[in-house]
Amino acid sequence: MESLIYIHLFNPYFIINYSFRMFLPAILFLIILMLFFYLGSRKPKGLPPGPRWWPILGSTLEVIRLRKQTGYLYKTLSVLSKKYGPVFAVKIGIDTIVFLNDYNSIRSMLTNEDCDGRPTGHFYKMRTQGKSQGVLVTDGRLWVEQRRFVLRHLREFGFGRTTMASLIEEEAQHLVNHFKRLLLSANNPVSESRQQIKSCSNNNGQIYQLISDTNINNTMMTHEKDNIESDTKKRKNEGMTIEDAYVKADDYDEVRKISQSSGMIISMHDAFGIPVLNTLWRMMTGKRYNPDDAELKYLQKIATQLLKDVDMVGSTFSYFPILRYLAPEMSGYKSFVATHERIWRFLKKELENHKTNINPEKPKDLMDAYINILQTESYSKTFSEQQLLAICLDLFMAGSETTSKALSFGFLYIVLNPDVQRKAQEEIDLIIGHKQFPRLSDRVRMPYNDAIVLESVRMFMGRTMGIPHRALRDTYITGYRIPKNTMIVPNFNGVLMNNFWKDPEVFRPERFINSDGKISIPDQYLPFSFGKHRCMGEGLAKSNIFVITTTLLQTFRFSVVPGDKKPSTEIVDGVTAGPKPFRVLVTPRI
Ligand code: HEM
Repeated sequence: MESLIYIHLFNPYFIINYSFRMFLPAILFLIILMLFFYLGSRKPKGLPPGPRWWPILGSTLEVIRLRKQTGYLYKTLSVLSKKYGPVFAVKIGIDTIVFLNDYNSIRSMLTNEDCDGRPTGHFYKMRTQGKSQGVLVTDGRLWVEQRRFVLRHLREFGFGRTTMASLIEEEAQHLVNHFKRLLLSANNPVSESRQQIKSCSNNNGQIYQLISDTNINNTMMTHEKDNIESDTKKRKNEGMTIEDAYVKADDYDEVRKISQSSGMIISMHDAFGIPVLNTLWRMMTGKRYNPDDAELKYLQKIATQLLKDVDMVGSTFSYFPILRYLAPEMSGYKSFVATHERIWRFLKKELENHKTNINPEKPKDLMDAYINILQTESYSKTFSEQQLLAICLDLFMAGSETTSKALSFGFLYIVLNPDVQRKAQEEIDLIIGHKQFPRLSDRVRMPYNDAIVLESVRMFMGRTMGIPHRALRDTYITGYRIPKNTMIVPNFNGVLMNNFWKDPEVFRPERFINSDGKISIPDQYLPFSFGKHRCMGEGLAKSNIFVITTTLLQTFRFSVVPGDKKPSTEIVDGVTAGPKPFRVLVTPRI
């Protein structure tokens, strides 16, 4: 028996057979893995060209390399588009993304119903409590019904009718009054200014003030001058902080020169957050905030955080879902979830307030109007409290950053182009004068200022991606096959900043004015997109930009701070593009 076993053990057939059986699962696993790698790196037939796909990573490394080299996502896409053509495909982790970089392909996609889907991955659902909800990244029946509700509500609130117009006008006037108060306190005694500066330094450095020497006695002035000089020296050694922002101008003489002109220096890139947020918030919840309201600051903080860990196309943990478990913090997943929980709680509290205080006869905002629907007997199943919260989140995300960044771009270029400012103010003086504030209804008579709105939005969206669409079924865009579920993203840089505009980098409102002096908008101008998903807030955004711009330009002059370099036209990349932080000198005109 023993010898039999011995013979069997050393029998080569036995050895092969035994080893094969033992390793079979591992071999099968390896084959499946290799097949998975092979299939993952093979491009579907007919797909647009693009960088090579590697197993698991897809084209990630190439995109990262170019983004590092160019500094911006839109420039990365432009480089790839020069190499592969206006329509190209990349694979980032699990997502196949087709980028469209010219007018023909973007138009072809936006007019093709097969491309009316929105991405469905876990990442998008996580924003809204694990379900596809809201209006920003939804499709199908839910999106159709909810979009209809939001558009009707926005129309009923105005978009051209008095209520919306007066809401916007009021917010613009609040902003002017806020600037005036700051100017006034900038010309008050030093001690007061000091106090203001201290409080401003806690306000995210939004407003910087200069110290005026009017009404200030000499001892105080000398003392203050010493302080400023020592502050300036300190700053040169230690680098600048928000706290000493009021002496940011490089030398003290310049500061004195400016202060004599009773002006103030304002950090302009973030001056518009409050009026824009207030218009949206009043529309949704009927509430408005003062600039130093704690709740407003909380809301702003969440808004900034919401957009920090993602870009328009997704985030590290959406491309590589396994990172949610392996590196929840590093991939941004943890903070993404926590921020969404926070805003959800904030909105829920507002909903409970509304449910308690609603007068069904007189709905005063979007929440009231929605709650009324939920109290009818036969409302559609797509309506729910959760869906209402998701709509608020979406409007908040889609409407606040976009409008305020377009305004920041506008004012950046207005400061860089005194001629544009002069022409805008001439038109304001002629049509409105100085006795009343500009109104939305003045827009039809003010083509130059209207053109400034269009040009500001072009400068903004010319560096920003559109919201991703999704192919609902296999389809074609300019001859390329786009498989079902592919993400499709318009890169507006290819239409808004291309040679069609002749001098795309120049801020030239005249390009939108025809020989009759009327506004004329070419087809290529599509920063709000078109087709079924066209931006719902186009009217609101344009109205806000027009009223805020004209109201500020009527009262103040904006210029480069003497002694400062001209503000840079470079941008800060993010979900949406924004100008680099810049400050301007504001002086009263009237
Ligand atoms: C300068 C300001 C703005 C710009 C440039 C802008 C641009 C856009 C773009 C390009 C889209 C994507 C459309 C598509 O996928 O084809 C969009 C969608 C959207 N925008 Fe805006 N937007 C602005 C302001 C606003 C405001 C103020 C609101 C809120 C009232 C808003 C609400 C929305 C919503 C809800 C969608 C999703 C529409 C849908 O999928 O049906 N936007 N916007």
